[in-house]
Amino acid sequence: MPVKIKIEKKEKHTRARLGKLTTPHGEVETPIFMPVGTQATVKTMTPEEVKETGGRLVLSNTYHLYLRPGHDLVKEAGGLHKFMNWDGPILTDSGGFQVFSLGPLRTITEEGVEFRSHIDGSKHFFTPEKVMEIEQALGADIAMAFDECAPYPCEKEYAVAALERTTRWAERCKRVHKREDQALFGIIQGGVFPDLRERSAKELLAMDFPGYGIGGLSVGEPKELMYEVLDQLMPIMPEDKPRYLMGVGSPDCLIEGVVRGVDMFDCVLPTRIARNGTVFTHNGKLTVRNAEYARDFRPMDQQCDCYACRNYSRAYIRHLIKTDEILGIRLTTIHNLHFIQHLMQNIRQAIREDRLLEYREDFLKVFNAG
Ligand SMILES: NCc1cc(CSc2ccccc2)c2nc(N)[nH]c(=O)c2c1
Repeated sequence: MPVKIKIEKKEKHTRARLGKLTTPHGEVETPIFMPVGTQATVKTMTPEEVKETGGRLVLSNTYHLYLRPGHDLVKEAGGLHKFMNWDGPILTDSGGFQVFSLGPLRTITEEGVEFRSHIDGSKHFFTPEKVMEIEQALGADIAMAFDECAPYPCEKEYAVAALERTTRWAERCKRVHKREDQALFGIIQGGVFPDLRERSAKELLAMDFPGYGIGGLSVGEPKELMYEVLDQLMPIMPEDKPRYLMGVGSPDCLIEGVVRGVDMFDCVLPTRIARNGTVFTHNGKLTVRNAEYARDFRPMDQQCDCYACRNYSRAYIRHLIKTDEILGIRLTTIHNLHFIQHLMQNIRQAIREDRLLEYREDFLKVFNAG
């Protein structure tokens, strides 16, 4: 069993759990936030800098790496760990979300998805078998099954068809997945319909995957609706398997997800908004590129001890961003990754001390007031 979770402690007043996730490339603490490195890099960061911010498990993406540089090249380089010089655990998403997000550039059949590359318009065909070939060549510690993510909103019939196909494709993935040192996770779909979520979960639980992604959420639905779906879904999830809420999320969603029993999170938000000159602070978001910070010589967040906040002012970082100096978005990225990892560290401590609800209240009171 290459990947397993050991629950160290359950929080007394919520479904939150403190765990240790063991993988072939080391053990990580959960709940965990996984920085996204879509094209085999957490944008603008060296692996050492990702580690310095607290990152321990990074994500990459099958769709992107298949298109460029190609999974055969990555395999020839010795696999994704060697290629990107990351010695910790890696998870690859199956690309299910990407190819379905291509809209008119893709055609779905039972066999698989024909799509045109967003880069050069060339035609490609992803089947569950092809995606497993790619992910096994990349060699991540955790590989996600090829799924169909229903859009929000969508008719219930659409969500039924997508979850049924997701189940059939999960079986096809499992049948051809042979790599012993790689864990294959199933992905639960079902849109925002509690009965469909339960059905998708039960069908995938019957296949006994070592862990489960919860897909199809944070796709435009109101946050409260996502929380409701989790409230109904999480009680039927096995205690001894990791639960990974895919593509989530902002600080408030991370806390709310942990309260409901989620162990793993990923989101492009911290790194993406950093490149737009926006950072998380303990008083909410701050867009450091705004004119009001031109002569503000304080750090971005006066409560933060990250490299950027210890050494540079808002005025300097604004100057760098306004002049397209690459150091600017590197500093905002360092800060945002540090901020999120520090939040996860505080959440794990709050679970240890059975005070997660108090922590949620205190954090959101200040963060949302900002
Ligand atoms: N929160 C939306 C979301 C995000 C991702 C991940 S997108 C991603 C992953 C890694 C790197 C970059 C983007 C998803 N992936 C799959 N396979 N299925 C989903 O339903 C889904 C939903």
